Amino acid sequence: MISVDEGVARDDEPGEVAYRVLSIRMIWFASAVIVVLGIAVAVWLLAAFGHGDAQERNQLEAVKTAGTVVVGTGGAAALLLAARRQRSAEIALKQKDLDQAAVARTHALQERMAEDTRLDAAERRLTELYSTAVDQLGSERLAVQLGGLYALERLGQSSPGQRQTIVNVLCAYLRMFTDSAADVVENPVGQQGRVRQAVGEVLAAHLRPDAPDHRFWPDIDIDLAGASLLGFDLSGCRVRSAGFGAAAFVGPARFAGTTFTGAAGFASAEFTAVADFTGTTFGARADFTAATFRGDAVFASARFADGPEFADATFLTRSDFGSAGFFESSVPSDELPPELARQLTTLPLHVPYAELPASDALPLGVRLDGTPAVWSPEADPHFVAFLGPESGKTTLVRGILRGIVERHTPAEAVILLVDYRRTSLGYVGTEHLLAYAVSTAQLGGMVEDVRQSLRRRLPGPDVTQEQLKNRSWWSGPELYVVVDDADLVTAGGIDPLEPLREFLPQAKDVGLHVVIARRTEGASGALEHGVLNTLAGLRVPGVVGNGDFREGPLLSGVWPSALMPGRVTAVSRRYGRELVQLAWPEPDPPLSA
Ligand SMILES: Nc1ncnc2c1ncn2[C@@H]1O[C@H](COP(=O)(O)OP(=O)(O)OP(=O)(O)O)[C@@H](O)[C@H]1O
Repeated sequence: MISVDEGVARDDEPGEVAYRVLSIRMIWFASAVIVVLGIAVAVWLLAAFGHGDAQERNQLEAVKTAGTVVVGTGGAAALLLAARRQRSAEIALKQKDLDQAAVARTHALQERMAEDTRLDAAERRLTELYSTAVDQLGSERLAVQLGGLYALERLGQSSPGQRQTIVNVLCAYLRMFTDSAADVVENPVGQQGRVRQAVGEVLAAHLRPDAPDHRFWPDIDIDLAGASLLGFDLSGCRVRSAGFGAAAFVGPARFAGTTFTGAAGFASAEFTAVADFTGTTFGARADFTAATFRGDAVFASARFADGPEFADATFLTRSDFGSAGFFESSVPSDELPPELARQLTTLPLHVPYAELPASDALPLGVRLDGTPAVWSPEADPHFVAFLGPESGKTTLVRGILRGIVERHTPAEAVILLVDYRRTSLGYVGTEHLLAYAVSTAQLGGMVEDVRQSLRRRLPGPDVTQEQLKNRSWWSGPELYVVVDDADLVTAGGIDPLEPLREFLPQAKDVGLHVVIARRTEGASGALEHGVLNTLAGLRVPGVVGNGDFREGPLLSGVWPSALMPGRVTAVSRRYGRELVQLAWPEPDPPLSA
């Protein structure tokens, strides 16, 4: 008999199956037993019932019936065995399936472990590369710094998931430099300047949607709040949100055609030169609150999804850049931000000198609120003007001369006019004109005479406090030394005005006023020597007009910028810095008695 009772895989012992298999010998033996048994039965039947009487026939019938029952029972037993065999086969099949599933599970587990190991290795490699690159970026050697920068760039290019982190690192690097714009200008090509520029270029290169070789990194946020950015060019880029609050843009800031899909914050940012937002798309809030534009602020064709915020922004530059076309395609002109509209339209292009209201102080022009900008020599004895070529130096000087002559008699004020180019020859036709110098040879002698006179005005040891208070230990006119085109006066390398330097700090005591007008070009160098250096140290009032921003801050931190003729940033103790349109003395007849 076959037994498959144990042919079932047990759950607690997966894979272990126990079978009892019928041997061949046993099969032959069983067959022989059956044959012998058959012959024996046949012999016995013939012997027992072979005589043919009725009783034997009945007995034979009984034996046949019994035989049939036995055979039937045997058939049933065979059927049972077949069923059991079938069951065993099915169980074996199922076991095979289970075995295969277990193998597949093991394989998948192994694959997952291999994948995890691979990912771990890749992650470790990434972290190592990243840390090394960041270390390099912080190095003191330019080559190493640049190496670190480009390693980070490569990492970002190959690992999209790291891009925002890498941009954050680059932004953080740029934010480390919060030096003043002046310092940056001072040393623009220094190591840090070069690395900063390179960082800016790498950022821009990956933010331009049309960048070749899939170099564009989409959906990037940049945070450069407070950073000093040198010649920053993000034109044509597409970024999500951008934070430039209180950033200092040294040199042109280019955002032409840039798209900000998120908020763009430029609050309190300072643009030292042109701020080019031509065609820029601001997809969300654009905040320029309290920003200072020292160069042209160009927003032509810019698109603002949300109303731009320009409250307290200062436009120290040309105001005619977009009075009509400003925001032309998105914001109708009557929806210009009020502060901007006021600044753009308030300051007239021409201010007739004659229309300025009378005042004791000398009129210079008009301020943004329409009130006159003035210089009061009584309060601030000296005045300095830096203007570009053909932008109003002589006009300003003449306005000052006119102011002196119209307010004082020759007994009260006299003028030493230094005018090497003779542009104002014959302009002061009154007795106010003490001397007119057109060359260094002349000027040297005149300054020496002036110096002698001023020496006599210095308070001696016997001057009383009362005399000091009323300045009554000498009498005579105030002396105005007015110098047009001062750059020509010092061009020979010597400063003929040098002897007056010692009197500048005590000008009120000796009645001295020095007015210097010169070109912005080379002004920062000129400020390092002579009379100009002392005047700068005294923080005298004055104006800074048109000129290259690279000159740096000239007067109380004011930079030259792209300004129209006659438009200046005026500096005074009372108003600080402000945009002023200088007066235009037209007609401008010579001053006569
Ligand atoms: N206050 C002003 N308002 C408007 N325009 C002005 C004003 N002052 C000067 N300009 C314009 O600038 C031109 C040059 O003026 P001005 O001769 O005073 O300049 P400058 O700086 O002395 O020139 P230069 O470089 O030759 O010395 C004038 O012809 C006039 O068109």
